[in-house]
Amino acid sequence: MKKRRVKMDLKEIRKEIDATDDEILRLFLKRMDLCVGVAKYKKENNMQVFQGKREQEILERIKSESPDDLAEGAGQLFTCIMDISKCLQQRILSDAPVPHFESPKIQPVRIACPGTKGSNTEEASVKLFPDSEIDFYPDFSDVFEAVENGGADYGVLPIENSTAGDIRQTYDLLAKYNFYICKRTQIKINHCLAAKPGADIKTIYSHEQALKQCFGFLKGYPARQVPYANTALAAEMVANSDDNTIAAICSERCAELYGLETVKRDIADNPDNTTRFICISKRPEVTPDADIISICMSLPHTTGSLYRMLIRFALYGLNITKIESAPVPQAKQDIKRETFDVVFYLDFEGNALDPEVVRLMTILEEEMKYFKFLGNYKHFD
Ligand SMILES: C=C(O[C@@H]1C=C(C(=O)O)C=C[C@H]1O)C(=O)O
Repeated sequence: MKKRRVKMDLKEIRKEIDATDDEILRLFLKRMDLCVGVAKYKKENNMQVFQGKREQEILERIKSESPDDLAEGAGQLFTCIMDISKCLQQRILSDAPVPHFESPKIQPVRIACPGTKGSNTEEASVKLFPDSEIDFYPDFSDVFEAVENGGADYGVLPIENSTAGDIRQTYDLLAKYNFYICKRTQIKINHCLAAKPGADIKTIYSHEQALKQCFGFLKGYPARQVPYANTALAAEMVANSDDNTIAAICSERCAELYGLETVKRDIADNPDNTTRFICISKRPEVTPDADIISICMSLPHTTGSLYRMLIRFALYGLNITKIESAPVPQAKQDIKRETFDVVFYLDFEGNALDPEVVRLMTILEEEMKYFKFLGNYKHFD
């Protein structure tokens, strides 16, 4: 008998919840209608959608009028309502001019590549630009310099590895030079330990990423590890040296190229060890079939700022495929270190010529202290 009464009570309460929801929905729609009016005013008066001061006032009032245990929740609810409202307003305001991007240069082009012949980046460059001329440069920053001063049309560099994560130097240089990503590919990296025949290995040279990717193997190997600029340069150095105690970690193709012997093959911890490579250009180049967008931004150190940024993507129906945070590179002087010490790197699916994407990026640009479009490109398998 008692059980039945509780059931009835719940039914009653839920009925009232439904009626309340109907009312909330009616008021929500009414509020959005009012926001459409605000958007029309802003369009006529050339105002931007985001008005931080007004939002702050609304949130303070809402929180002060809520009981303590619900103040934060009420604040979040109204933050979300205002985000939806801005998304709606942006659609009304933007005739936002769809940005103009340059078209890709006609092949054959000159490619700048770090390291030397036999590197993994060379392999990626050939995959991205089959008929082009490849010039090698000692360092990642030399590749950027070559593109900057017109010595090369594009540069190719590693950006991300499935074992070791992001290659920070590439991201930092992208920011420093204000360059863009215009193509991407990936290749499976098969590391091997390579040395001259009969070597008594005491020291192993390789790029620090390669050393990281072979951590498990190296832990059990009694040799000193020395970071080197590039895997292929390390192999070349070992091949040209008279020292019989040194070895390199590089690809088997590279070992063969420099006449080294494969002491041990497949030494990467992850058998599917894969590295992604990007093509960088001075100007953004976007083709209609480009479907990955990379951006970076910094968020204020306030509760919920990451959540607020992410909800924008959901509201615009855009799928985030990667999010990473990293310390602010020294090179970005436009970020105040005291307040903004972390940058978020995001990839999402979309084309920068799509008006919805333009709207999302406009609102992020308005609201974030720092925002940069890093490129819109296609991945080549
Ligand atoms: C509605 C406006 O536009 C934006 C959305 C707000 C809201 O939904 O209340 C508040 C401030 C603006 O960021 C406005 O400017 O009043």
